[in-house]
Amino acid sequence: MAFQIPTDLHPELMPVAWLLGTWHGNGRGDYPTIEAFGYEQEVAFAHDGRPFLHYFSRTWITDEAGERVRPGALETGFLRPSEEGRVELVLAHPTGYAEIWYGEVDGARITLATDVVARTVTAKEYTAGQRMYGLVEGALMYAHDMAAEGQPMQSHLWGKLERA
Ligand code: HEM
Repeated sequence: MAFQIPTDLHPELMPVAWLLGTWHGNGRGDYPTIEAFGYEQEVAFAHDGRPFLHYFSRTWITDEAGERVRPGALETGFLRPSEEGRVELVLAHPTGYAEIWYGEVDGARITLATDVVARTVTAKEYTAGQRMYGLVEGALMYAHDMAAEGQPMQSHLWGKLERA
């Protein structure tokens, strides 16, 4: 069934309404300090009538055949449209990070960068991130760059999700 904008959606969420719903797909990841890997991902963007989206992403590391090997990264948070074309994002990770992001919405494309990354004493040295999300022919495509473990900002993840 085609995606329909919920009738009780807060007007401030209109620019990001295209994210709403559950998405499923696959991605690839890499970084200079680790082995490249593939993963399966499920993402949900939900609303309750108030002017924020609840975001939840879960992943599974996959083998060459695309079969799940083990649970991978999880993250959850809140996407908060602010003034015209701007968004704020608050994210938390089980790997010991809490982040504040700011970004811009340009049609069916969102670009975001971290303003603050806080980490627990035992977390790996991840210091900054950049993300781009875009709706391309009905698919949610994204790329995620990071600066971590002494490396400059560069690609860690890229994925493609279809409406579930
Ligand atoms: C789709 C989501 C993600 C997947 C599937 C994923 C997967 C991986 C994998 C497989 C590794 C190699 C080490 C390991 O097995 O744990 C890794 C390392 C790492 N990831 Fe991710 N990751 C994801 C998202 C993130 C996010 C959102 C962050 C930052 C908040 C992040 C930060 C890191 C860091 C700092 C390392 C360590 C690099 C090193 O040890 O040199 N990852 N990731």
